[in-house]
Amino acid sequence: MRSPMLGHAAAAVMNMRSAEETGFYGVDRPGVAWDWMKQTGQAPAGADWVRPQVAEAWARCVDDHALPPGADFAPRQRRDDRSATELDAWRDAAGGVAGRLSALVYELRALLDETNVALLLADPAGALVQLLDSGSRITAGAAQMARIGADWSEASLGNNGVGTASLLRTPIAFDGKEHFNGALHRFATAGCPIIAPDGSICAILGMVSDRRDAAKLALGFLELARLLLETSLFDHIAADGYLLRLRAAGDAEPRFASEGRIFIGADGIIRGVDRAGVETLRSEHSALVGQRAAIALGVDLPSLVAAHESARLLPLADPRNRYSIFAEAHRCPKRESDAASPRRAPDRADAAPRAPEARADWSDNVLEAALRKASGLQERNIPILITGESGVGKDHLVRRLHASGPRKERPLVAINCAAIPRELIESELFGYEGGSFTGARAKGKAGKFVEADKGILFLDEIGDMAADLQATLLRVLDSSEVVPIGSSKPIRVDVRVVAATNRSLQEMVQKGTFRRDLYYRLNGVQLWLPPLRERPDRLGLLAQLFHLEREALAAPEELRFSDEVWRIFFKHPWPGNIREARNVLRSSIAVAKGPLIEIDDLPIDFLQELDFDNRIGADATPPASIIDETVETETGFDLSDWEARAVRHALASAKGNIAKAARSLGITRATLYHKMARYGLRSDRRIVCKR
Ligand SMILES: Nc1ncnc2c1ncn2[C@@H]1O[C@H](COP(=O)(O)OP(=O)(O)OP(=O)(O)O)[C@@H](O)[C@H]1O
Repeated sequence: MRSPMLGHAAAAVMNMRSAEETGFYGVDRPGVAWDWMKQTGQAPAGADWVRPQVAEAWARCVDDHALPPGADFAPRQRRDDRSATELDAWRDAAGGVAGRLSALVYELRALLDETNVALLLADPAGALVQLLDSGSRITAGAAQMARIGADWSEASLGNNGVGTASLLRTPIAFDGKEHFNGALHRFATAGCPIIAPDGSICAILGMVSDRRDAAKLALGFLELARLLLETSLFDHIAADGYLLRLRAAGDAEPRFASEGRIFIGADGIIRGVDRAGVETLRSEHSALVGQRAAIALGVDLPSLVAAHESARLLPLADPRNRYSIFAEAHRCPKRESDAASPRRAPDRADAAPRAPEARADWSDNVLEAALRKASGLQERNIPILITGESGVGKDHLVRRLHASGPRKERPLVAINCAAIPRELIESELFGYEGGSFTGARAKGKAGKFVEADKGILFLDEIGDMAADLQATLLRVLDSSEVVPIGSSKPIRVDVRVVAATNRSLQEMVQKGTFRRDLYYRLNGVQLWLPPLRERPDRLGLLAQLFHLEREALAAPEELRFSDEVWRIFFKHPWPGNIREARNVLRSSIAVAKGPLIEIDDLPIDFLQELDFDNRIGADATPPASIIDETVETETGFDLSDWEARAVRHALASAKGNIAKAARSLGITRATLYHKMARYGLRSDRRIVCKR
């Protein structure tokens, strides 16, 4: 039943009078306006129930984009082949910028760990090219929006930070119910166009927060991020020419974040101007970029050389004397990498989804960064918690950590908290005295803590540890003493603990299923390993893994994947991450008939998964109302968890055969049973989705 107040408020909106007139400030005004729009099919106009930008955007959604008012709807999902071509076109047009942006955004994501926001990168028209979300997984349950190639334009998804920023070419943000599309009401979205040094919009940087009132905060972050990205793009072009750093008359020092920069090539042509430069000159990119500096700014090459050599400020002037600005001139030498190849190579392997070169010297940046971060911590006995989806390499990281750390001569003892039966875990961890319980060995057994003395104890799948054991574990960690079952004598141990999980311990703490004190005890520092689909260097990593597998199988060196396969690899979401990738690569190499591996040579379950993916995402036309939950019920596709999806898919491919499914996932049967229990999956050879 509607409350009298809301009823009154709605009536007030119906009359389209302002909140000031009606005196109703306490209600959720965008919410009431949205409900009114739902009832009437019209966008509210002429009232201040929503901000003017929102009212204008809603009017565009109804009048220009013909979107259904008051509905939840999914974005247009471009067909795979089409979006692949478009994304290629964007990458090609943006050249090195695309790969560079993608890598920079990836680095920015690290600043946002544990903050429940997702970062998006879209092409200038609003098609999603990168989504970094896994730390927070806030777009879980919104798979159609999260797909690469999803159309976030206003015409497809209704007003949202990314699409509206793309349309209006300006930064903008919306809180929950300010979105026209009901499917976005649980988010705040923000977007900021990224301007290349030549003045073109090269991408839209977006943010989605699950705090629906976070629009302003998100916009603030994006503005700063944009500054960093644009500065980096500018730095990238500034080679083989002169950089002018602008100073307004009277400024002794360049102003932070607004000094203004111009880059002039060795041929005297202006190649780029940053945003602050355009503002300082009160001009436009189109009037400057591509022009001769001598004409547009009144500085020729000899004057640039002289200013650089004498370190004197150079007065700028245009023929109409509109401004009087000074500049420091700096010589920017040619880069060696540019000299080597006439067309600059992409910055990262993924600048275009084409076959990358497998190189023996390729290093996994993510792994190396995690190792660097962890090595100092080990010395100082700071506990490390490694998080990330299944198959991202948590176990691999621990082994590398051990092999390169100060305890490498001492044991690394791993225990999988999910795989050991609940009643045995205590004896496994702490050991027991001979004959202390039925089935115990007469001589007793040293527990893992004692085995790991002076070494490292790796507690894998720590999120699956039972609550009472969590308390015992905490006690041991605090006291560094274990008491074997059946004994009263504590044993002192010196172990470094590294824990790993693919569950969100933070969320579990909030729900009360994981002890807060233990979480703090284990989480001295958290290392999050990103899923493969979010890594900008994923093609390079796949090429490297291919190299490793090819060597392991002693396959011919000339073996290659076709470009088409690489394109699929680039777009595939890799729900099983590196583990899945290694399996796919290994099987493909094993069955390869000639030197070129084509799509048909890929493993059958991978192809089935692709087909499944394409069926989910291939709707080219905007569905009137596709709510993600509907998709889940109709298809059995769990949108909330990639891991659940991988498990379900493996079970389906193996027709419920546990051993086969576990083999295809590269995990033990015990772990698979555990994962099935977690996701509510049954093993009766009928794959039933949870919920
Ligand atoms: N950087 C890497 N280079 C080469 N192989 C890797 C790398 N990272 C992971 N792998 C391989 O991928 C597979 C899965 O890795 P791993 O078992 O470490 O993942 P995980 O995150 O611990 O998974 P789970 O949560 O399911 O236990 C292993 O075969 C591992 O050797």
